[in-house]
Amino acid sequence: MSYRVKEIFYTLQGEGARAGRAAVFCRFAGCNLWSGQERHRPTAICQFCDTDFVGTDGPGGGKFSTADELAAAVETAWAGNSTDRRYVVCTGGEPLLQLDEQACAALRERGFEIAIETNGTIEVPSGVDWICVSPKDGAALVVHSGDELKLVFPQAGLQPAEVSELDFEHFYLQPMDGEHRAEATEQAVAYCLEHPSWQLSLQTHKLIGIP
Ligand SMILES: C[S@@+](CC[C@H](N)C(=O)[O-])C[C@H]1O[C@@H](n2cnc3c(N)ncnc32)[C@H](O)[C@@H]1O
Ligand SMILES: Nc1nc2[nH]cc(C(=O)O)c2c(=O)[nH]1
Ligand code: SF4
Ligand SMILES: [Mg+2]
Repeated sequence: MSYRVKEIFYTLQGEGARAGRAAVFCRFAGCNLWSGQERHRPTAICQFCDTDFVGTDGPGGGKFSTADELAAAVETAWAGNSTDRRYVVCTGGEPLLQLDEQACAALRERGFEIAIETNGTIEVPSGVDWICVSPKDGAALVVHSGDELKLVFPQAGLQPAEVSELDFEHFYLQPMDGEHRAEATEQAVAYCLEHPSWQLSLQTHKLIGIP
């Protein structure tokens, strides 16, 4: 298996239960819910995406012909001490179009704990330590369990109650960024106040201006 990666960078996880933790982000190219091209956004299944995941031209990005080459590139981006808890967040685009058992094994061999950010439409291979599922209105969910469920809110056709009984440790509402972020944030706060099993996830990296 070869891998197409948009960018690989070292930063703090900005979202969810592990916000604040140092991590290498490995952003895989491509998604099954949007082409990534602006002209296709109005007809895409997922229309609110905040990310450029097209191509392999970002910092640290490229085409890696083996799992070990991919893991080596992730290791190169790790800027913490080698004795520290190494952590990689596999995201995209949709990482599960490409992340397989071999890639997980190669990352683990280099000492990485592995997290994924996924839209939940593709099965998760074994070897992933932390599963964050972010369901999308109109996209059938196949991943019904994991560590955190992070719902971008509001989504007209997908209410929190429709996913609140799934088998996750943490339930987060993340205000939809874009034109209406302020209203989305107000609504998310109100929902969490009324439904304490849900917690607020802010995109803290955007608030402080880091990647
Ligand atoms: C760019 S996605 C990549 C991973 C995967 N495709 C997914 O959707 O979970 C990373 C995270 O950003 C969230 N996200 C994308 N666009 C957003 C937006 N406009 N506002 C808030 N969160 C957003 C996604 O729901 C997901 O939790
Ligand atoms: N700092 C930071 N945290 C993140 N958490 C999830 C992200 C993503 O795009 O998947 C992301 C990201 O792009 N940057
Ligand atoms: S599923 Fe994830 S990567 Fe794909 S378009 Fe939606 S938010 Fe972006
Ligand atoms: Mg992001």
